[in-house]
Amino acid sequence: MKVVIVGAGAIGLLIGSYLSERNHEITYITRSTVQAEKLRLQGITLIQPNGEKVNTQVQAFTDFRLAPTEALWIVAVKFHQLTNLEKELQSLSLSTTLVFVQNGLAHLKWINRLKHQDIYIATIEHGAVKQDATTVLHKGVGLTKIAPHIMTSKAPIDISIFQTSFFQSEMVEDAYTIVLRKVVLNACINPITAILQIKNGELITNSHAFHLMKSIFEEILLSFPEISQTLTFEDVKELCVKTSQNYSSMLQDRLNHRKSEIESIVGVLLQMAATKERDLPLLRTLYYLVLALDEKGESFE
Ligand SMILES: NC(=O)C1=CN([C@@H]2O[C@H](COP(=O)(O)OP(=O)(O)OC[C@H]3O[C@@H](n4cnc5c(N)ncnc54)[C@H](OP(=O)(O)O)[C@@H]3O)[C@@H](O)[C@H]2O)C=CC1
Ligand SMILES: CC(C)(CO)C(=O)C(=O)O
Repeated sequence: MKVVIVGAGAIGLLIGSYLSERNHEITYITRSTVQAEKLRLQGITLIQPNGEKVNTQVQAFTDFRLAPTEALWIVAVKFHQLTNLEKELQSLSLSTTLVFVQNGLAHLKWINRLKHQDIYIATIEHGAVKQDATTVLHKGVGLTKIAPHIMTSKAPIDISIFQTSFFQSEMVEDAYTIVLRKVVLNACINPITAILQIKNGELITNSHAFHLMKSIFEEILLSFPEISQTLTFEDVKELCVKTSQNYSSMLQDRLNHRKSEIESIVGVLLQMAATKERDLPLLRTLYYLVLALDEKGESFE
């Protein structure tokens, strides 16, 4: 099957490497011509959790028009980078199936501006770090959940394409439920790791970081009790353990002087709590700390 991945960052490279194990033809849309050229020449190098290196040949372009439209398109950019892609995504045939993999909640509303017949949402519980333009380190194995957000063509995507050695996936019914679960996981993990500059595993081994993470979880649950149906604190701990060697995507943004996803992860949760006249003071403090770090950052796109 032909698969196009928009965004050759940590997650885009990880997904492309694993999908190609099943002989899918992978094409990347990158922002820079330099990265596209490197990907075409060198392919992707994936360093698996067992240390094994796997190289995959791929196509890569900066121009959407050079990629196949009769393909599954996976959009693997950050939420705030979607705006720049709106025109190109709108220009794709309405029968092109799209999959969005962003953390946070903001993309659910944004996606509604697209008119495509089939749009899926995926939540990814892997840890991945982009080492250079063509190399990705797989830093923690988790489950990928995929759910239809808009499905009108009656031809669901074949989930087996997302099942490979270290990349297991399951199809679920409700996109909002999985995205809400994932946003709470990220709200517990990402801001603390970004502020303290620690790996996910240190949220368990550092007693004070652990206490803070647990308090954040309990605070969120007080305002959103429905979350307890899909997420327990044991799940939060388990994700920290499974991705213990990973630098959260928010910490990677900080280390690379990139804008963080604090608005689409924590900002949206704070707004949702406000509509119920609830406040999340601990989480709000972390929100302002990450915003302050963002403002201090040297360069943003
Ligand atoms: N990393 C992780 O462990 C995890 C990340 N996630 C989520 O996955 C999503 C992607 O994150 P991640 O891969 O880490 O982020 P990265 O910043 O590593 O990757 C984003 C990529 O998108 C590219 N991009 C941005 N704008 C465009 C554009 N207009 N056209 C083409 N490419 C573009 C960037 O290019 P350039 O390099 O040129 O800026 C970059 O390569 C985020 O929502 C994140 O929260 C979810 C689970 C785990
Ligand atoms: C799964 C996890 C927590 C991996 O670090 C992540 O989603 C992120 O870093 O954004």
